Amino acid sequence: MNNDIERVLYSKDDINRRMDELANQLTAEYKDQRPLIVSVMTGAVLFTVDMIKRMDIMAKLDFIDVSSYYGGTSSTGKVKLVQDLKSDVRGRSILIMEDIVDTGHTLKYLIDLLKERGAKSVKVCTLLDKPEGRQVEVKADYVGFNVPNEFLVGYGLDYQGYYRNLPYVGILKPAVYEKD
Ligand SMILES: O=P(O)(O)OC[C@H]1O[C@H](OP(=O)(O)OP(=O)(O)O)[C@H](O)[C@@H]1O
Ligand code: HPA
Repeated sequence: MNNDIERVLYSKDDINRRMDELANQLTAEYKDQRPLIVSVMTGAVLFTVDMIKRMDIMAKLDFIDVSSYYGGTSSTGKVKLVQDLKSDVRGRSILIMEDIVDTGHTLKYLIDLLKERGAKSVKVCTLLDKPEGRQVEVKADYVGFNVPNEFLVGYGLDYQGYYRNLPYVGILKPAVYEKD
């Protein structure tokens, strides 16, 4: 295990098992809808790639890059659109793929944006949900795991750009960010 990790919350096997279950649910829901899957860069890319391979549906994939943490462990609350989608979302069923919903600022920004642009429906699948972190009211439709109010890394989640490639989700030792 990486030395900066205090405790592993979800192992690679835990994540794989939960993704099998979620993908079955999503396959049933989206069988006849040809959704546009919107993956939120950068954190959700690992989860998205592993999920779509498990989903037996016709779907398109696009990416949007938004950022609000700018290197620290707390949200600025200001969501910046770094790179937009290539697709027109008007009239489409959208499935947002996220790695984590924490304060909710990112998700609220995205849902509002996609609805404003005329999406037919917007639903959300997130690997992790941190309900105690919430600052704005927003809900994910499909949740892998509810997590405690700790700063997590791994499986896409980062601290200052690092740890995304850990194959598990773990709690980052506070000593790592307290010194910054
Ligand atoms: O609910 P919130 O408090 O808004 O946090 C959730 C968002 O924060 C992280 O993204 P970040 O802005 O760090 O960008 P990244 O995906 O490139 O790491 C994460 O990937 C989510 O998109
Ligand atoms: O706990 C977290 N870890 C990494 N990135 C995050 N973005 C929101 N919450 C988190």
